[in-house]
Amino acid sequence: MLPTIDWDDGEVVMIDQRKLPSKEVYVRCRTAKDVARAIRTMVIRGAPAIGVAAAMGVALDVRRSRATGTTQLATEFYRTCDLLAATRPTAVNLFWAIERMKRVFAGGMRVGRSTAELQALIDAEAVRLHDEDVANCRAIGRHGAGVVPAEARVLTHCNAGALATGRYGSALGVIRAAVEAGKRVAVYADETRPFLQGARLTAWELVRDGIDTTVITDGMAGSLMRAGMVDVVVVGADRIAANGDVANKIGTYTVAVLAREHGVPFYVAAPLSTIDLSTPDGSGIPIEERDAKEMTYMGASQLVPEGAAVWNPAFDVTPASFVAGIITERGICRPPFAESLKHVCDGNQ
Ligand SMILES: CSC[C@H]1O[C@H](OP(=O)(O)O)[C@H](O)[C@@H]1O
Repeated sequence: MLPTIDWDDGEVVMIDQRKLPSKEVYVRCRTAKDVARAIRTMVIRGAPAIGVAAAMGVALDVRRSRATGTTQLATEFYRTCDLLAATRPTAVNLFWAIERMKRVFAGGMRVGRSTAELQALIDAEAVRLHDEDVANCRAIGRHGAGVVPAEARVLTHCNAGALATGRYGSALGVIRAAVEAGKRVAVYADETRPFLQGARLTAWELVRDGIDTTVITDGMAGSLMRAGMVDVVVVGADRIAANGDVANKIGTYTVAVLAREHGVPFYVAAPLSTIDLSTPDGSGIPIEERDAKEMTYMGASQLVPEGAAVWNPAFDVTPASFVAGIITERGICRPPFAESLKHVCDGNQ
């Protein structure tokens, strides 16, 4: 399976997700600044993937540092962390990954590690975080496959696949695991305006896997469910509040409301690094607003006339009451989420 992001010859290499599905081109990052630009411009996107990218960006700069002592290295290290933390506000995985790198660095400083030892510590932690994310996705898949009926039509929104994670995917990890378990799965992928992660990325991943995939416009999900054509919905997440409210790609809330209206179970698949117990409920989740040009233009084609206002929030919040279960690497959390999320996170944050 194609790596979303990897090390190559001391640089961080990532597939340019803006160019898929028509072109498979790679972006090479030599500095954390390059990685920050890649996250901000969505060369790489997806909550777990940007957490992995940030950790690798920190390691890049620490590796390249010419600091003559640990104090200077520390100054550079925290400046790099701040640079990466400023890229996108909603996916808590970004901040979780940076805080994890800070804990490792501070631990090394506390015991008097040398500059070279600190560099090795940070390097190793970035690799560990990446490998863990892939293992977590496979565990999410194993736990989640059980919510997929033996013959199922699964609707998903945006891209919560290998391209949004270290590899394998969260929501798409559930779909992959169900197929690997021998279930007959057909996927309906919301195209997911305006960035089209569903049409461009989810469909690209699943077609490569040979999984039956139909792309629909976001506006078609309701008619599909009303026609009884959807057995289960599985989506990813960018931040899950302590009460189980879920921030995910804009349009997810609409899908959740439609699913409730039509009696379709609505599941969220996400690693524990997406759960933010410090945010009590969805009202506290910062929602990124992106450049209007993502809506007003499709490539060079203008879609919206000058003079029309545009509102472009990249995420919305689905209340916990719409969610049948949150599939994590440690199992499926069921309502009441305030208890089940705390329990599943205990000892893990
Ligand atoms: C596996 S989390 C993927 C999550 O991230 C996406 O947002 P973006 O493409 O803007 O980074 C979307 O919300 C997906 O569900």
